[in-house]
Amino acid sequence: MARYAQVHGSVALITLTNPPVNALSAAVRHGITETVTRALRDPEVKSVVICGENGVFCGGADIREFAKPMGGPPLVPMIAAIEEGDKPVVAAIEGVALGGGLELALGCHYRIAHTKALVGLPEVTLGLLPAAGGTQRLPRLIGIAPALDLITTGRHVAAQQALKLGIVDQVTDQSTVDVAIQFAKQVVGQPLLPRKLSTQPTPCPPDVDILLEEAMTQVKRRARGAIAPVACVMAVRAAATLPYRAGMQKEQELMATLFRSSQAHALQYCFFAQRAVGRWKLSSGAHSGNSKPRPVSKAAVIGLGTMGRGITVALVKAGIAVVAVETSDKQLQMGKQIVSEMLKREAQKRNETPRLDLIRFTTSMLELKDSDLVIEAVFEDMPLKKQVFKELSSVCKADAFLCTNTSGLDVDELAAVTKTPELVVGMHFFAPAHVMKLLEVVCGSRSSPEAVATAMYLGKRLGKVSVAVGNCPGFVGNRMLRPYLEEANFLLEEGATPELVDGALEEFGFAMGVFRMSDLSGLDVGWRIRKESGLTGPDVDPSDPPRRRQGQRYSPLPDLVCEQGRLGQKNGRGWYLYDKPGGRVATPDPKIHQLLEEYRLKHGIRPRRVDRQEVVERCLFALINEGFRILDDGIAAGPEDIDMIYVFGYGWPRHRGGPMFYAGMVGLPKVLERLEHYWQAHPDVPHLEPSALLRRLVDSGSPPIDTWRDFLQRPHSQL
Ligand SMILES: CCCCCCCCCCCCCC(=O)CC(=O)SCCNC(=O)CCNC(=O)[C@H](O)C(C)(C)COP(=O)(O)OP(=O)(O)OC[C@H]1O[C@@H](n2cnc3c(N)ncnc32)[C@H](O)[C@@H]1OP(=O)(O)O
Ligand SMILES: NC(=O)C1=CN([C@@H]2O[C@H](COP(=O)(O)OP(=O)(O)OC[C@H]3O[C@@H](n4cnc5c(N)ncnc54)[C@H](O)[C@@H]3O)[C@@H](O)[C@H]2O)C=CC1
Repeated sequence: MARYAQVHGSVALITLTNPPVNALSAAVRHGITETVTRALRDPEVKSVVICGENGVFCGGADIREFAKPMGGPPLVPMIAAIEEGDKPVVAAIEGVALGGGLELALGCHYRIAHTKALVGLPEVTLGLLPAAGGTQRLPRLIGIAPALDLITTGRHVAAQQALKLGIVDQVTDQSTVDVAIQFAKQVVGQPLLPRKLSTQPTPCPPDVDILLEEAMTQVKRRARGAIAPVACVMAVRAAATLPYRAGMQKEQELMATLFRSSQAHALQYCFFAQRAVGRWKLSSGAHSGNSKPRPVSKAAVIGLGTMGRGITVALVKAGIAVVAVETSDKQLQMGKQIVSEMLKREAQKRNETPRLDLIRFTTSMLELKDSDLVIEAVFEDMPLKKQVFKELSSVCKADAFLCTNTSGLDVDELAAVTKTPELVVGMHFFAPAHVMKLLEVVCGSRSSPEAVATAMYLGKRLGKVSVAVGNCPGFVGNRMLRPYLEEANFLLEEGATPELVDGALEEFGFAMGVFRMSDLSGLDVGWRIRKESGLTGPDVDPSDPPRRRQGQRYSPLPDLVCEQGRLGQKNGRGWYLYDKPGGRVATPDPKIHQLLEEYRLKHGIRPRRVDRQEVVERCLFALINEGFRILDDGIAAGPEDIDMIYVFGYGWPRHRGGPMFYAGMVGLPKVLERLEHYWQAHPDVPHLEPSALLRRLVDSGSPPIDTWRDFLQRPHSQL
């Protein structure tokens, strides 16, 4: 689908028409091939402009086609035909020119962009590389270093920066197509060869080898096991060292490997899953398509601790006025100072003025009377939260949404103390709340569709990936975290060290292993929760053996670590030793090794060799197993929801698609077999017992992940 028109007598205007982003589907490629041939053959046509319909040039190859057999004209010869032609072709870029879209534009002889346009080669984020000549033409146009940056990160570049880099020839705030048409008329007769990027040498600095080596080292460090960024560097190296044709050959070879890789499948799954989770649906029949959010122009945040500060900053950055409430002047002043510093830093990054004027700091709840939406972020303590919600219910206007940032408490119990339980939802942010992309929107049993829609939409305004989840202890993310943490502790009991467990998880692709992550969050957080649940401290049932609680295996190791005053990074000592309190440089601590040895001796445990595979299987399969239970319980709508929660909230490596996708990649029968194996070895660990859904899926021949919803029982869906 490409429309053809002859304008101003001598200019052929080709318009890509494939809404919403004019992706280069087989039909579009066919349309381009046909219309370009027509324009080049028509003696009346002296030059050509290519643009996209509805203010979008082109969002690249049609990603949905990657899962199907390739049909239609291939991109590489299609773009070569444009470049090789003897008539100037101008790309008129509005909206975006991404991936294959930018590669198409690079095959044109000139590029004009609207001031608001974005260009980029994001293929690496899909586990691929720009294989329609992008890795060979872009370095020839802008040089090795900037091309490496754009191709290995996939970042989008705004028009003005694209102009500075030399990607586009002109930027306009007028009608881009009109400007391009005028431009196309003017360049008729000018020499075309220098504009044909494939014929040009790649400008290389004298130290290009060192530059490429350094880029490779840096990319490998950042990639956490992802292969596409490494292949991108190899392709750019080919542009620097080989003639164009040989470089193209290398580009195709690398692409063939990536294209078939499980990482590419995982990353493409994530692309669509990220968009799919926005289309939420409740068991009542309400869904994103039939439930309207209400506008939020004035919000309030209760509690300016770790979370409240970040939430306030996120709201202000989105231009929303905030009333920020603390208990005492001292707490308020401290919160105010930290929020102000955070806002200043954020504004500095964007070269903007910090919008401190949008915040009103107060200790009086009475100032909340005209807030549209309140987010409570006080201590994780049910009686305190109930008291706060009661007060909110009496001071706020009758239609104000009352939200809680609890990390796992019962949203219905909080709703029950208010006069408007239908306006209560959970908005579970992740620390640091102004940075982390995930928001779990917890739907209580009485939350109205409007309340859910408003929280989901507010999350989107704040730049978050919002996922609707049901109400149960820990919701989705933290509920799945529990077996993961417990298995890690059991592995320490059995013979592992924190660095062995973390090493295996980091090799898997997590930014941080479980013990380093716990040190970062603060070990006292979990300790307090365990005390409150009677798992440690004075409320422990005295008849429980030391390593059993409430009828199941329990490891008191984390409690012992806390009892020694080791609270994590904050005081410089946790599972690791840190360079200083608050420091980030972790080193293994012989005192922890000694503690583990004494512990094993005391409890008569003969340490055994734990290997990395066991770490990954025990920790991750236990977490995945809980994910299956969550699906069957109706706490998450589908596997994509769980996967996006883990990718955006818990550092799960995106190139492994999320835990549920990963289970499918490993093979459900294998996951089931390993869980059965470990459960047999540890029958006192209920989370290792394979879930009913996993068994059903395996019994049904392990169907693909997009059909799992058909196998859910959900007698009591919480959504
Ligand atoms: C077996 C061996 C064979 C080996 C050899 C194989 C050789 C193959 C050679 C092929 C060479 C091709 C190389 C190439 O050029 C590859 C590419 O171009 S990959 C695609 C690169 N492009 C992107 O990554 C852009 C993706 N899109 C976006 O970032 C955003 O959508 C965009 C900024 C464009 C717009 O954002 P926004 O306005 O927020 O809208 P949404 O994101 O919600 O999107 C709306 C809607 O559109 C769908 N969509 C977007 N882009 C694409 C796309 N490129 N293909 C298909 N569909 C797309 C998106 O999913 C949304 O629909 P939903 O239904 O909501 O999901
Ligand atoms: N810290 C984290 O990583 C995460 C925490 N959460 C949840 O967010 C909530 C807050 O946690 P943090 O910010 O870590 O706690 P925090 O201890 O850092 O801060 C809590 C703040 O609430 C204030 N506060 C207490 N009672 C108040 C009241 N009646 N009115 C106004 N302010 C009051 C306190 O003075 C304190 O500043 C908890 O429910 C927690 O479970 C959720 C996600 C992540």
